[in-house]
Amino acid sequence: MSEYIIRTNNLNFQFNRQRKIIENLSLNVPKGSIYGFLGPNGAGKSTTMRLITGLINEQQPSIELFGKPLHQQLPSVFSKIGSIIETPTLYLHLSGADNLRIIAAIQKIDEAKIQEILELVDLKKFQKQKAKQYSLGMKQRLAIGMALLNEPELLILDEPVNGLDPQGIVEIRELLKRINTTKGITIFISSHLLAEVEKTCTHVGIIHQGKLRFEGAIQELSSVNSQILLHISVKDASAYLSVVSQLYPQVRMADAKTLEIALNNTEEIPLLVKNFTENNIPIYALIKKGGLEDWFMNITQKTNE
Ligand SMILES: Nc1ncnc2c1ncn2[C@@H]1O[C@H](COP(=O)(O)OP(=O)(O)OP(=O)(O)O)[C@@H](O)[C@H]1O
Repeated sequence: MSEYIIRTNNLNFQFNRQRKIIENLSLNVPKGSIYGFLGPNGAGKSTTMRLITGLINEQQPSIELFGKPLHQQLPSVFSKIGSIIETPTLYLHLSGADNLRIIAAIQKIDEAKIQEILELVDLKKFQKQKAKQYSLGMKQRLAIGMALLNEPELLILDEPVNGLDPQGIVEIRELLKRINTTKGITIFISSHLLAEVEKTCTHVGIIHQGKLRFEGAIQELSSVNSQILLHISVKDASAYLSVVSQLYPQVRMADAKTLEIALNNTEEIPLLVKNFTENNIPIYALIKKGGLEDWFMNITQKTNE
């Protein structure tokens, strides 16, 4: 059986009596994974992360960290966790290295470790530069470095790429993968971007309105939801229906000028275009519906069922 670093067992939470913010949420974050906690704004990601890191107290014991109930290991368990939940606090008038030294002094960590972290987060060259001169991505990498100083087994980051430019996003993505593979640290990150989670994570949990909508390895996400619907604009749908149905028995007429065909995945589109061309059926437009993005939009846009 896999070992889990974070587990929640029917976690519930409400700030007031009117509304449950987290509802029967059962997460399973495997050891060694990069787990993407995905959901739109207001879904309950930050609240869950704040509960896991003890910034707010759970209302019934439902959180397990490193295989044991959280409430039985307070506060010592937090020495095994590095986290950035709220905006990271940096001393902007100090250099990158000095920001790390302040944390290191409190935790009695030596200079060698600071240099190792600067190397890891790719700030060695800029270590003497003041943090206020850093780009947002560099500040984020410095903050991640600060969270790594005490050699945590688990790193928890709330929306680590929020607000970064494309280059900054790639750098954080690569850094997280490096931390995960070279240090074996389990990483739990939140995001509202499906594409980002797909690129960075090994596992995903999708939350909407406080409830878990999907959980699994990233490959499962794409295989379960790869089916797409193609809407193909043609001059006269009824005229072509019988020819097309020989190749695609699942074809139907969406309207007088549109054929609709379900395909298993987008890889099948080029062959479809070739088949139409070979059968002298001009295509005026192709519209792809369904697929992972539509599915994600669908499950995260529905309001209270
Ligand atoms: N201190 C609070 N008191 C009352 N309601 C709160 C409080 N903090 C958050 N909420 C509400 O809880 C819900 C979940 O918020 P949360 O911040 O966990 O969502 P999120 O998924 O992290 O989204 P975002 O990315 O926008 O922060 C929201 O409806 C929010 O308004």
